[in-house]
Amino acid sequence: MKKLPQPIKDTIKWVHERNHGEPIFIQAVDEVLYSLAPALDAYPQIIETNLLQRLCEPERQLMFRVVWQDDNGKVHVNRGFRVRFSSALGPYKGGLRFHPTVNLGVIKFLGFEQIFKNSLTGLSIGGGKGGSDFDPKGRSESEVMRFCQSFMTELYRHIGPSEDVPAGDIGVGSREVGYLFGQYKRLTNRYDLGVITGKDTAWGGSLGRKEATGFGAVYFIDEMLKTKGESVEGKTAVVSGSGNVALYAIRKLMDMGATVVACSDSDGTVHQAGGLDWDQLREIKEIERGRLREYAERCPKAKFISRKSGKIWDIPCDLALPCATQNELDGEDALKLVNNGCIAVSEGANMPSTPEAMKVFLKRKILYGPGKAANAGGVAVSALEMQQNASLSSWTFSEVDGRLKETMASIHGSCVHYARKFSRPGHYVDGANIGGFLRVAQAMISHGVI
Ligand SMILES: NC(=O)C1=CN([C@@H]2O[C@H](COP(=O)(O)OP(=O)(O)OC[C@H]3O[C@@H](n4cnc5c(N)ncnc54)[C@H](OP(=O)(O)O)[C@@H]3O)[C@@H](O)[C@H]2O)C=CC1
Ligand SMILES: O=C(O)CCC(=O)C(=O)O
Repeated sequence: MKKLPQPIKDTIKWVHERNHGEPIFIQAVDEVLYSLAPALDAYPQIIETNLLQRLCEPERQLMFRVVWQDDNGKVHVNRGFRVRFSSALGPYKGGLRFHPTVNLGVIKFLGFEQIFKNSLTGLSIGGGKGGSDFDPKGRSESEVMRFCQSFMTELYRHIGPSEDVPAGDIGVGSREVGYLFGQYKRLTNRYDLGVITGKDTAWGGSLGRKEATGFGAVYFIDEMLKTKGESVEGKTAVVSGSGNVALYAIRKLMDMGATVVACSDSDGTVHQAGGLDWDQLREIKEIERGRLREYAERCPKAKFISRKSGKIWDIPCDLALPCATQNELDGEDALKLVNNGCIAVSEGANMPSTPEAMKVFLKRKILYGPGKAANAGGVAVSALEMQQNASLSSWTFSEVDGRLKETMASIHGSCVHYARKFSRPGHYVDGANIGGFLRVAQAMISHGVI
């Protein structure tokens, strides 16, 4: 247990007291603040200007009613959120999540993570996040469209290409981004392509954005493996989730010579010892928007393990990529993974490992890449999408992918550097938190006490 300096203890107490109904936000803040202890002396103004408390309080939070009608004419009321956490490094940037578990605490946790993640990319993007407790599952295309239109009918007043730029996250992909943009355009009479990212490539989206988060998480694990003279090639991997991030992590793992033996959704896991079939998986999940159970029905070599009967983390693997949701991997899961021979974890999801799981990974000294570093490829390519929109240009897939690869190598390098300088070599959690923080702190100091 680290000995904490008084300003960190005070900030932790202060954050706990004023956010006690938001345990997930507190979890995210605690992790960062614990990491920062050795870096406080970098600039005396961090303490003098109460920078830590300023950073833990969102600059602005927006919560609004979203009313929409289903196909039977029934009127529903949902809650919409946009939390603008920090504009120290640029316009607020971060996705929108549509999922029934969304509440203010969840959006604050995601917005807080986004500050440090965006900082690590080296690009000029601040941190924000938004979403709604709307559940798109089982909803028709026209219901999803009406919901998106209603959501944007409030949000449009608060976003702009140099103000706040949303994107996708759980439950929000290029389809939803299209409906959101359409309503923004209708309300403002402006074709501001740079107001949202993750757009379809037919009308302003960047090639490579869809793939970026998953590909990036794999580039990151490969960078970590390189430090041990290893690579992804020839390894066995499991990837939780089967949404956007998971699918493209799987694709890249396969491209780089790994065998991906399992993935999951909220109903359970598919396990296929010889390796998953990409074409079937993509067809069911990305084209048909189906369930993973159907994959096992179509692929006789695959076994479906229901959520009640087991977890993806029970399956032996060399590499584990949690790419579904927060706190999906607990201490017991982590022990099982490590005891079964897992040597590296790269988090495609935001904060998928509980604090207990993190402790296991750090204690057992496996290669552990936390989400704010490992999944930063998505937002980095979103910023490239903004650049292309601003210059009315579009780059090739290989140009974007090349930049993504460089960005992930650079983030990896920062984590290694700051871990070595302030913590211990190989401690990617401290390296990411300190590296992300110091750039934001420098900007906040320059901007004065605001
Ligand atoms: N999209 C992006 O560019 C980025 C995403 N992320 C993070 O990656 C993760 C996945 O996002 P993304 O792939 O975009 O989202 P998708 O909606 O495309 O996919 C989410 C996947 O996770 C599963 N899942 C979601 N919630 C739960 C839950 N409570 N329990 C079990 N499974 C769940 C879903 O299963 P089911 O269909 O059954 O619900 C689905 O397979 C999130 O943590 C997100 O914040 C991070 C950086 C960028
Ligand atoms: O692409 C973006 O702007 C944000 C992606 C995102 O939501 C995330 O990094 O968690």
